[in-house]
Amino acid sequence: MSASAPSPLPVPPGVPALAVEDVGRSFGGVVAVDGVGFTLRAGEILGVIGPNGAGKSTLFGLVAGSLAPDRGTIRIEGVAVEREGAHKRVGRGLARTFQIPKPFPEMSVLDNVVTAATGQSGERVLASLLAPGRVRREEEAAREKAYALVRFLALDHLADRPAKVLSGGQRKLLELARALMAEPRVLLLDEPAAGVNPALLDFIIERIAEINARGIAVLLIEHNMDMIRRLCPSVLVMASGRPLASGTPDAVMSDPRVVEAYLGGSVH
Ligand SMILES: Nc1ncnc2c1ncn2[C@@H]1O[C@H](COP(=O)(O)OP(=O)(O)OP(=O)(O)O)[C@@H](O)[C@H]1O
Repeated sequence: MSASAPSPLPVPPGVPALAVEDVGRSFGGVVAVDGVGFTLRAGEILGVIGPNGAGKSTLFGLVAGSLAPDRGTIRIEGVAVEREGAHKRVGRGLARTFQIPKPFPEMSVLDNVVTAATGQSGERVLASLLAPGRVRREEEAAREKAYALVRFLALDHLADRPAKVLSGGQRKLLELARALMAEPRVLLLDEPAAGVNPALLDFIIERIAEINARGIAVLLIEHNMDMIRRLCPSVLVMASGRPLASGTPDAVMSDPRVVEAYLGGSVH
């Protein structure tokens, strides 16, 4: 285990890191998520798979807080958060990556990671006027932490380069570093394998395993079954917004209902 990997705070015994119960969300007449639930404990990793349009991204948005559920509960370490916004949930220990990372292109790789923690709020500007020493020390600590993460994700040779020079796979690594800056105890990963070349894919899989091994609960939405098989002891299969099956990747992929869903029997 690398010394620079993040260490989560302990979760109270018996309380799941993330508990989702019977969530639902429609868009006009389209029922995107309908009665989905699962529990994720500290140190667990759960894959969510399903054909296009199954409702995976919507479920992800509901958990991350970018979408509000029509029904159901979402608890982070026992606290109901379904009415809270995404920012508040980050403060409760939840972080996410995006399917299509959008770093600040002209900003350096390192600064992209640093700003994931600090932002540029007016409150901060005021603090830097009132307590410049403290703010400077905090910023130095943030830069050190960001650099350790950049090294953990093998981007240190690019730390000072603008983010626009990164390849698609390197952007995924930067995205992961930005999410880890918040020291999450629950990490939501939205298709981390998409657009990543096979060599880098191995490295991303290794790093996700290492992050998870430190006790960070991971929810992984992914179409890449190689990544799912290598990382997830258990997966939830969604189809037409509903939970269709759960179990080991091999077990669910040989389930005739899942095969049918992927062949287009029950989803578009
Ligand atoms: N903002 C929206 N407005 C209207 N319909 C939406 C919206 N978001 C999702 N949907 C619909 O909800 C359903 C589920 O979509 P969602 O994107 O969650 O599926 P998905 O499993 O993530 O698909 P993919 O694997 O292609 O990303 C689809 O029928 C989709 O068209």
